[in-house]
Amino acid sequence: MNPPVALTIAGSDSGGGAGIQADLKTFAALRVFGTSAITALTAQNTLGVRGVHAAPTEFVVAQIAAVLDDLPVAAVKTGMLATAATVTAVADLAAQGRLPHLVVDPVMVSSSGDRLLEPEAEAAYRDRLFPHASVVTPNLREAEALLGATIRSRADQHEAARALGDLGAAAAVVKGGHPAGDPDGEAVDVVWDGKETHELRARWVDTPNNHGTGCSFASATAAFLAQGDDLRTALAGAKAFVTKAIAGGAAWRLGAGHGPLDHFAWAQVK
Ligand SMILES: Nc1ncnc2c1ncn2[C@@H]1O[C@H](COP(=O)(O)OP(=O)(O)O)[C@@H](O)[C@H]1O
Ligand SMILES: Cc1ncc(COP(=O)(O)OP(=O)(O)O)c(N)n1
Repeated sequence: MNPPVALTIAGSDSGGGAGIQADLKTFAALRVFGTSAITALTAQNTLGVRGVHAAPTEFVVAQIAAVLDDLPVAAVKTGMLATAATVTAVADLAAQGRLPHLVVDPVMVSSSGDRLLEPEAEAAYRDRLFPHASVVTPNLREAEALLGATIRSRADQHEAARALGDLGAAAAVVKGGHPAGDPDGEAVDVVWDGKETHELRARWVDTPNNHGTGCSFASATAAFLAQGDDLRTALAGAKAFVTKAIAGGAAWRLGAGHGPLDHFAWAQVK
């Protein structure tokens, strides 16, 4: 029997920890056939981003169309889209109904503090892409930028998830992985499911190796949706997946900065 197919529209991380590389490893670990449209090349390692080379928007669209015209894509994840023109082009495809089960991770800044999105693209996310998303998955900092709000407490995190829903996304997750763990020793994400909020909780893993956590969470969500799970089940599965991947890579010392996750820890424990 054929595996389900997922598409990631994202940037390349030469260091292998985040972006397309994290997404394809996540898809493979979850037994989903991964396809990709690369929006930008980054010269990047565990210490930071040295350069970004965005692909022309027409060529991003050409990659997406080549995949969609031939393969039965069941779910789509977007990561680093880099420019306002690419955000808008992806939104146009979504408006045409071509991007099923669309998971939008609005990547803006890397954990090393480097910008991965043109500032003017933030409005395009809000106004054009979010209304077509099955779920949007900003981290705390991205949610603050998109909403023009400050998130200081768990109550603020719940309010932010609701407010993202008001922007038109069917559901929203405000991830709580940065900058520090929960006082209860848990990593807490807040989900707005279109009706109410609830929390995804997992144990906090004390490790410097947190590069690619957001990419892996969003692509795992897309993988579970591609397998036919409903959104609530897919998000719970993605939370379990990313927690195992972080724990699995916690003892690794790959690079001198924020190291990668072990995406295949999932397969080892199952
Ligand atoms: N050290 C950690 N231990 C456990 N879970 C974590 C840790 N860091 C991040 N997470 C989880 O990883 C997922 C990605 O969140 P986050 O790191 O905030 O995203 P991003 O990479 O976009 O900043 C969330 O489910 C978050 O709670
Ligand atoms: C090419 C590329 N895409 C995305 C990111 C950011 O990765 P993410 O998992 O959202 O966050 P951090 O792990 O960097 O906090 C990236 N660095 N490069």
